[in-house]
Amino acid sequence: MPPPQPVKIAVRQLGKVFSGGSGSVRALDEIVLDVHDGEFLCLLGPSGCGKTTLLRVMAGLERPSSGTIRIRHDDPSRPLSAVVFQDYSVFPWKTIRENVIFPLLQKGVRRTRAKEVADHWLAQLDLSGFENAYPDTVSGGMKQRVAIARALAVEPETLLMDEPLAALDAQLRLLLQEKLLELWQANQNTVVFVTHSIDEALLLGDRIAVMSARPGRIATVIDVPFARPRDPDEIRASPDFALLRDEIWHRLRRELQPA
Ligand SMILES: Nc1ncnc2c1ncn2[C@@H]1O[C@H](COP(=O)(O)OP(=O)(O)OP(=O)(O)O)[C@@H](O)[C@H]1O
Repeated sequence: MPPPQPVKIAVRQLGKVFSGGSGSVRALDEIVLDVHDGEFLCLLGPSGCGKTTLLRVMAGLERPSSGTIRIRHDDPSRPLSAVVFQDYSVFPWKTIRENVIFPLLQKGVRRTRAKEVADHWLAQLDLSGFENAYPDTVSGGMKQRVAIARALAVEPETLLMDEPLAALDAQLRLLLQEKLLELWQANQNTVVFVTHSIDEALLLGDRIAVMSARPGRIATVIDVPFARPRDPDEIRASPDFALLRDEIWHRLRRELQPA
């Protein structure tokens, strides 16, 4: 196994409590986690354990109630992070190309260059030919590919993905997993990827952080031993895949059972 890269995201004793009219919810408790440069880290855990909250804290969308989070920003010309959510967060009133161009213009890229960059990423996500279509006229899988193209086009130092494939049907999900694997292998961004799917985490991740039931803590971190570049069919058919899936499922099942 290669030596670990420097730490890109350092989370220390991080806690998050939501307070509201009907009381308070302790969503995260004493989270300690490192994400390394160029690593694909999957966050897996039972529903409501705080995966989205942790990702939102990493994205700067929520403030921790306690503890710290540090994300190293190496290149000020690149955004620190970009986020892809589950629900195809694209602008319905903009064409597919304009959706990808928009954050580039905000970043100060000139329109001609922004169009070139947008078309490059749309091609990478197999969306050539749909540049002028509006998101609501294409499938859910295509909308999500637009959201991914838009996030990658700004070349973020870290890509934060919150169950980006969860709303897709099973076959589309497999295809888009393979696309993500291919893109990540070509670009090697630092990625934090929230998923409910053990198979998805094993196929895509370098490591899997399994969270405990609420309040979410990191219960265990599993190294995924498959070499890269990965062939999805080979990985899914390997005995190690079945063994690891079993191991992770047993870990998760313990978290799902009431104490
Ligand atoms: N803005 C908020 N206000 C109050 N409670 C919240 C808020 N956001 C999340 N929570 C609560 O915090 C806990 C963790 O939620 P979170 O969405 O992070 O979990 P999750 O692991 O991503 O869940 P799922 O897998 O179902 O998407 C839940 O009990 C949720 O109801």
